[in-house]
Amino acid sequence: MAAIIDGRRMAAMVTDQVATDVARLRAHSGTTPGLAVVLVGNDPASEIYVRRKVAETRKAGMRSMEHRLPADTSEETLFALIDTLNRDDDVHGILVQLPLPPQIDAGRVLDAIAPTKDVDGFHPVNVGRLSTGTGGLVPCTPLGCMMLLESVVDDFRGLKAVVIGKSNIVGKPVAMLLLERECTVTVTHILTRDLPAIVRSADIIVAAAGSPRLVRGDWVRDGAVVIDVGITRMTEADGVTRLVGDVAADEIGHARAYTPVPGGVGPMTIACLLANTVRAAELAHDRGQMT
Ligand SMILES: Nc1nc2c(c(=O)[nH]1)N[C@@H](CN(C=O)c1ccc(C(=O)N[C@@H](CCC(=O)O)C(=O)O)cc1)CN2
Ligand SMILES: [Mg+2]
Repeated sequence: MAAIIDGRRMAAMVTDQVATDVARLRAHSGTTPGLAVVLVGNDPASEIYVRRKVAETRKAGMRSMEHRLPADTSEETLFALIDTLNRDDDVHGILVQLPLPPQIDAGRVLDAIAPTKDVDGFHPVNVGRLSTGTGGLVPCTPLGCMMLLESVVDDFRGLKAVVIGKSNIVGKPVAMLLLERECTVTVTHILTRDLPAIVRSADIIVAAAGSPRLVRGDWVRDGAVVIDVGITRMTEADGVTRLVGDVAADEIGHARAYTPVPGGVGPMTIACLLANTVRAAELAHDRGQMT
């Protein structure tokens, strides 16, 4: 039977470590890491994620500043807020919850966040750093995927990894991280020809296409490790709403290990956000010591 990789347990371990790091940073520098979370509009899922981010940030001993703006906020208003947060020394991390309302160009907004405070790792400077392997802040979900993989894979060198999905948030950065670990990486997407055959060649599968139950049992080779990033909310025939991943988990008993949905990658996203925030604060402190 395939082992289940428990994302909730791993996220709790990461969060505990963050709390320890926060206490140490405060003891030796007097700095309390601060995270500013910006929510524009009232998307119900975003409301839930932001509430959890604020609660977990505080639980780990960090400061959380919440900025809620109405759905009809202009780009100018949002830019002005980001400028203020960029200049505020008590703010070490800035996160703008996605998706943004249609009148706002998300790319321009993410570009406006200071790269040193970009705890989502979405700024082009951090994307460039990731692709050149030169540090920077790494996007939370891909970072979480790697931690989950590391719990079952000892040596990544030469393994074949197939990523399904080419988003800037998950597909592309997770491919870069796997490449950095010397995997042979193939990035595919929903229009890739012969997708099942390509996936069948993989030692590691990262499914991030947002397409429920796309990856079937016969796409997965014996002993593969499967990371399921997809979360789609589906109302089934019995009227009950369930979260469904990109992988038909009931068909992959022959895999070596897989992440469940829910309880796999999702919880790691927030844990890694906390880890990035304390890291941003440590780096800010170190820069202050150098000047
Ligand atoms: N600025 C950002 N916006 C968004 C990100 C992000 O990383 N940065 N990611 C997603 C949403 N997200 C965090 O923001 C997120 C998604 C899912 C989970 C999670 O824990 N999922 C649970 C299921 C929760 C449920 O019941 O709905 C799981 O998979 O077990 C956490 C955070 C888009 N926006
Ligand atoms: Mg200060």
